[in-house]
Amino acid sequence: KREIGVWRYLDYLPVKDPKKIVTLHEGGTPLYKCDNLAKELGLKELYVKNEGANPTGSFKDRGMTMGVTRANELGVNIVGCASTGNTSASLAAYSARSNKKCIVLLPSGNVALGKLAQAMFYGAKVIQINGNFDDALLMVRKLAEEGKLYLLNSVNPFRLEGQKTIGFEICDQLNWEVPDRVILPVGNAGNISAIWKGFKEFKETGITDKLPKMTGIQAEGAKPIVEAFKKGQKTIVPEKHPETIATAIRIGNPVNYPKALDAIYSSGGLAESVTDEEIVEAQKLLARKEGIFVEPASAASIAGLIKLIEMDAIDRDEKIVCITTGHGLKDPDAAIRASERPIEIECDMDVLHSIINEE
Ligand SMILES: Cc1ncc(COP(=O)(O)O)c(/C=C/C(=O)C(=O)O)c1O
Repeated sequence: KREIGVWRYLDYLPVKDPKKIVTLHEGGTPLYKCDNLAKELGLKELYVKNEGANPTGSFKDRGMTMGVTRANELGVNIVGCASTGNTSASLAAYSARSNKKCIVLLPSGNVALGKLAQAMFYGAKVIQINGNFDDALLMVRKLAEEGKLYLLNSVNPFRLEGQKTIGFEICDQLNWEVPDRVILPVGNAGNISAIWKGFKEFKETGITDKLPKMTGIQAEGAKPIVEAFKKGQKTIVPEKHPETIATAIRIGNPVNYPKALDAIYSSGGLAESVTDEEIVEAQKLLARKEGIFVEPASAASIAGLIKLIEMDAIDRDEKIVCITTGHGLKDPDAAIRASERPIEIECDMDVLHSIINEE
């Protein structure tokens, strides 16, 4: 039996030459049973799948191990992407590992510190665009059409092939059971599409016998998919000026919206939005109840769960998996902004005793 991780599922992945696989041992992330949080929310069975535990700290590593392996098979030397941060961090790492040049386009002023540090430090050519993610994606797609680079945004189907292993792994870790509902944040909408594909493939090949309700959560200021869902539509109206502190999902024109809406409709799932305040509260609750530190966009899945319970939109007896998509260290500024300031004293034991005795 192969060790747990993306390549445990090699037989379900479109690899022509396994010798060309580029890996940082991604996947195999913890599926935590969260009984404290479940009790707090009045739920029977709640799990958190922490994708922040991947090599570069987000679920993107699953897509990149597959996508950069494909680039290897094609003999490509230059790869690129537009990114809100995590895609660029991951592509920079996997391209370094396979001696490829990497070009990343980032929306200047809206990329969390940890992600920018990663893209720079792994040696990518980092270009900041005076525009948003959607503008950057249009530009990098033009470079790909001109043959200047191999595009590894989630328009590239090999990215989704790698990310579908999140669905496989959840079943694997639940002893081949399928949760009633999977809740995750949605930005460009590749991940919700990929994970749905994974669950469908396991069912179609007889490994499992049911499918979860796919539930996508967006930020109040960047929710084109939620708006389409609430009108029962299959097309979206792009948000021209997406705004949220959850910069990872500050996306107004999600390229994968058709697949994402199909996943939500066909699974009998839901789409809901949450405010920045609800995201920060959920981010704190998860850290202080379960010891799991995630970046703001990731906490949208927990904030969405809380909101859906309050709306009586889900059954408290459901077996629920919330996917937290990126590590809290990615956005240290957001974490410090949301916390009480540290106490600062001189090296004086009396002062220290007076503080401790207050506790
Ligand atoms: C932490 C985190 N949580 C959720 C999402 C949304 O996933 P998709 O709905 O598949 O886009 C992202 C996406 C990030 C980028 O799109 C990028 O890095 O360019 C993320 O980094």
